[in-house]
Amino acid sequence: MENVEWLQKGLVVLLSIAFFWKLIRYMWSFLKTEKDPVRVLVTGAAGQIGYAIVPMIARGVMLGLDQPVILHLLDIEPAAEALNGVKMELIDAAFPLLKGVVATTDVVEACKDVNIAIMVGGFPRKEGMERKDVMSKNVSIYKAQAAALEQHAAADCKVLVVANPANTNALVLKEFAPSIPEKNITCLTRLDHNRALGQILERLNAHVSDVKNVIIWGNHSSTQYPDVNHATVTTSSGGKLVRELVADDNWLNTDFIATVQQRGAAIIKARKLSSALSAASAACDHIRDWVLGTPKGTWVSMGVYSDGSYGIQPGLIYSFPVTCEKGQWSIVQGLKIDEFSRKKMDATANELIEEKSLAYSCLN
Ligand SMILES: NC(=O)C1=CN([C@@H]2O[C@H](COP(=O)(O)OP(=O)(O)OC[C@H]3O[C@@H](n4cnc5c(N)ncnc54)[C@H](O)[C@@H]3O)[C@@H](O)[C@H]2O)C=CC1
Ligand SMILES: O=C([O-])CC(=O)C(=O)O
Repeated sequence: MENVEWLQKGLVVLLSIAFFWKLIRYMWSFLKTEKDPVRVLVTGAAGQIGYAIVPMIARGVMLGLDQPVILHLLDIEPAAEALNGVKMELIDAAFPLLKGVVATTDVVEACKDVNIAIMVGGFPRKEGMERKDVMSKNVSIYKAQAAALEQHAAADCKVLVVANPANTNALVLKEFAPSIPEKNITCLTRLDHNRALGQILERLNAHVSDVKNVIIWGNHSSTQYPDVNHATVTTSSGGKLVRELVADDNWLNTDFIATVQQRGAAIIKARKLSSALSAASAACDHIRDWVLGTPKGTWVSMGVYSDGSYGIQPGLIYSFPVTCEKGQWSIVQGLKIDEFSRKKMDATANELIEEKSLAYSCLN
């Protein structure tokens, strides 16, 4: 009998401790003024995009002006000294939101507990090369880094693959990190989306805040399909379709598409280096919208795991129009697809199917 009473008393004490502990934590969450830092991994951090993106992240461009960050920077041994130089500059910039920098050539140390992984590291395309020319070098990198992320990153880590061939690198990463949910692995086509917006803005002399809902379908390659059929412009007399305002179907169906598809190559030709500034900015846009949400009525383009929407083979990483809410993306459904679009969407899907088998042959 006495034993039962002692047990009851012990249980009451334990429950009271648990209750007060929860209460203190709850009150603390209101009292503390600063959020916990988010750990952001940037691979290839000593490279061009790395150098452009780390100050953006440290300034709050990616996660917001109230979100402290700890940067994890990874590069390979030959770039170790340059990587250390980037770390020194980050310290010298005294960014208020930057709570720490881990600069390393050890992939395990780099991936430890990261919440967001921006995978930029890889072998870049040079002038005259197609993105698939860099395939074999990059798929083996992504196979190895998948394992490190799977074992050491935070369980809910969101992954953005930037390095080319971006869709197929993301697919390789997904295949070799089976415990990371497929919804958490994406690739960057936001740069192409922003390029399409840029072309429309130039043509209409409009402001970026007035044009929305262009779409990039498919591969981040010269077969991608930039689609303006659902895009609108806010004018003084209400919302209008981009196609109506441009009033030049020939331009929209030919030069516009080719310019967006070939923009990466044009920048490489001009700079002799890839489009680091705009890629870094687009990667920040991609993560910001994924984490913080897309504005109501607006979608963006993201390379995501196909669930068969719009007749695209399930299991490819394909760029779709998506909306984001509470850290989750969803493919925009029900858009009308005309015959012209259908052909282009299938052509870029077919290239991804070919890339997938090429990637697997490189891995054997
Ligand atoms: N998806 C997109 O919209 C875009 C993709 N890209 C791609 O992004 C990638 C990076 O471009 P850049 O920064 O201009 O190239 P970069 O050559 O300046 O930098 C690449 C960095 O990756 C490092 N690296 C190589 N192997 C690595 C490994 N195993 N682990 C970690 N780091 C490694 C290199 O040492 C180098 O510092 C390229 O693949 C490029 O084609 C570039 C622009 C746009
Ligand atoms: O073309 C490249 O290699 C770089 C790239 O992906 C782009 O600028 O879109």
